[in-house]
Amino acid sequence: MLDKVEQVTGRKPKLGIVGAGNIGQLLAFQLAEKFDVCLISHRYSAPTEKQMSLTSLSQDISEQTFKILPSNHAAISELDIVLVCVKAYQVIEAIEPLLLHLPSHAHLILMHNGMGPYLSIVPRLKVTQGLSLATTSQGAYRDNQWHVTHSGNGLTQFGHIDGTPLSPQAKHLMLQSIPNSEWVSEILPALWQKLAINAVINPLTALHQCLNGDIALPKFQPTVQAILTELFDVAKAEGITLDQTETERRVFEVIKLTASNRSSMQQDVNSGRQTEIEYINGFIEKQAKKHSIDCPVNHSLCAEITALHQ
Ligand SMILES: NC(=O)C1=CN([C@@H]2O[C@H](COP(=O)(O)OP(=O)(O)OC[C@H]3O[C@@H](n4cnc5c(N)ncnc54)[C@H](OP(=O)(O)O)[C@@H]3O)[C@@H](O)[C@H]2O)C=CC1
Ligand SMILES: CC(C)(CO)C(=O)C(=O)O
Repeated sequence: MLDKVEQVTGRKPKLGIVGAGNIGQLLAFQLAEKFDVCLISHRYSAPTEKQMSLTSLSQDISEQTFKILPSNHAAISELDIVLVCVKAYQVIEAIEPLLLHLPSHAHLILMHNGMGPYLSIVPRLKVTQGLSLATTSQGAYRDNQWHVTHSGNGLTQFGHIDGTPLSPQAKHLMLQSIPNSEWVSEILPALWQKLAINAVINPLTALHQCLNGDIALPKFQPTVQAILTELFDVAKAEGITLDQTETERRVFEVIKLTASNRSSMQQDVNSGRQTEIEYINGFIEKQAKKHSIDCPVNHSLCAEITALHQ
């Protein structure tokens, strides 16, 4: 469908980014050359425009003005692609007001840490719409609302999950726009691998108030192994084929590559914000229950982080 749109009209595909936060603003800059990009925010009741700036990895600063639409605006019905860049616990509420207005050819892409929200979106899609999932290890932060700094160039992976697949043309434009990105034939194993990384690093760094690199210390190894063993058992029961050696290697690689970072969960805990624990260790626990598998370590990490927030 998108192929036809472009061939017939010669126009750029219209892409709405839900969530004008760190990742949403970074991707707006990356995608703006190939797509007609707008941001969708729940903070506005009328369309507006904002001048935003980006400090790139090479420290260059660029500026661009982006349209921001309220979540229920009529122009949503013209979007070809909707890229959702909110926290896992915000996904459902963020998509809800759009679902009624999206055109029948619209393709949704969810990009967040943790897993789970897609399961309740799949049944709500119109038959001709499509859903892809994505995970990014790019880094981005803001020191003010409309200035984003690109802090890391990690891998971004996309993959189809349900409904009509994204057209080859749109995929191509997406991969051309986002550095170090790929479209994988099976996205769920890639998401479970990222889940393993976050399930190990995020709660331990938040509870022990340490840097990501400290998780390689010997004192953490029994817990790291227990988190991973439980995750591998649950993934297997879910029919997900994970290369366990490679997943463990990747967890320790990320610990090393991000050694001096404070994880997003530690930052959330320290700022009194809600964390994504329910969609990380909590997701493992929830899936384990479905298969009557015990996962005491993921359960207690989830309970401890939740108690900190409460
Ligand atoms: N930042 C990073 O470097 C990385 C982040 N990630 C993951 O990416 C995801 C997004 O993270 P990040 O960009 O940092 O988070 P942010 O909190 O910076 O961005 C989320 C944005 O979504 C907005 N939002 C919340 N609810 C709604 C809604 N109902 N409708 C529209 N917009 C809404 C928020 O607005 P408001 O705050 O005004 O409510 C905020 O601007 C998370 O899952 C994170 O774990 C993954 C890798 C790296
Ligand atoms: C990869 C990692 C652990 C980097 O800090 C992350 O995704 C996070 O902090 O949420």
